[in-house]
Amino acid sequence: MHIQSCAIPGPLVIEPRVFGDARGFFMESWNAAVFKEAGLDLTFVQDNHSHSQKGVLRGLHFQNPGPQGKLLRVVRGAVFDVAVDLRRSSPHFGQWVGVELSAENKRLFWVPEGFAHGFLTLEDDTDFLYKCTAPYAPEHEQSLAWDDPDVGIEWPLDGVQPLLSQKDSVGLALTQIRSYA
Ligand SMILES: Cc1cn([C@H]2C[C@H](O)[C@@H](COP(=O)(O)OP(=O)(O)O[C@H]3O[C@@H](C)C(=O)[C@@H](O)[C@H]3O)O2)c(=O)[nH]c1=O
Repeated sequence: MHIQSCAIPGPLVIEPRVFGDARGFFMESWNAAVFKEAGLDLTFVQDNHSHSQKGVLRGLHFQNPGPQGKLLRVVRGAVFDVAVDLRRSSPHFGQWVGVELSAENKRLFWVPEGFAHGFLTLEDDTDFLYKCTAPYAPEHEQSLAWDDPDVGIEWPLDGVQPLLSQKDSVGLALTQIRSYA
C-alpha cells in the first residue's frame, strides 16, 4: 500500500497492493491494522454504496455536528472526487483537492472529518463505495454549493450541466456555512 498526501494536509490518496493472476485480481480495500500502522487509526460505523450515470454530481456534503470521515473508492466506472477544507483553524479553509477514482486505478481516497465531500461521475453505471466514521445524521447534513465561486472547483464538465439532487441544487455558499472542526 502506498500513501500519498495532497496539497492540503489531511486528505490522502491510497494505492492498495493489487495481486493480479490468471483469475483476475485480489486487493485489501480496508485493513484496520495496516492502516493504523500507516497512521490512520480509524473506526467505521457505516458502509455506503451509490450508483450513478455519467454527469451526476453528488455533494458537496458535510455534517455539523457529527462530522464523518470517509474512505472512498470506485468499483465500476470513474469519478472526479473532491474534498473541501472546512476546518475553522485551517490555513487552507475553503480550498479544495480533487482526485480521479476509478475501477481501473483502484485508488482509495481518505477524506477526514472537517471536509465537505462530493464527486462527479465520469462514466455511466458508476458504483461508488465508502466507509464512514460517523453515522448519517440528515438533520445535521448540509450542502456546500458545488459551483461556489469562492471555492472555485474545476469540475471536468466540458460545459455540460451536471445532474444534481434538489438539495444539492440549492447548496450554501462558503460565506454562509459555519465551519465545524
Ligand atoms: C447519505 C445517506 C442517505 N440516505 C438516504 C436519504 C435519501 O432518501 C437517499 C439519498 O440521499 P442523498 O441524496 O443525500 O444521497 P447522496 O447525494 O449520494 O449523499 C452522499 O453524497 C456524497 C457526496 C457523500 O459524501 C455522502 O456522505 C452522502 O452525503 O438516501 C440514507 O438512508 N443514509 C445515508 O447515509
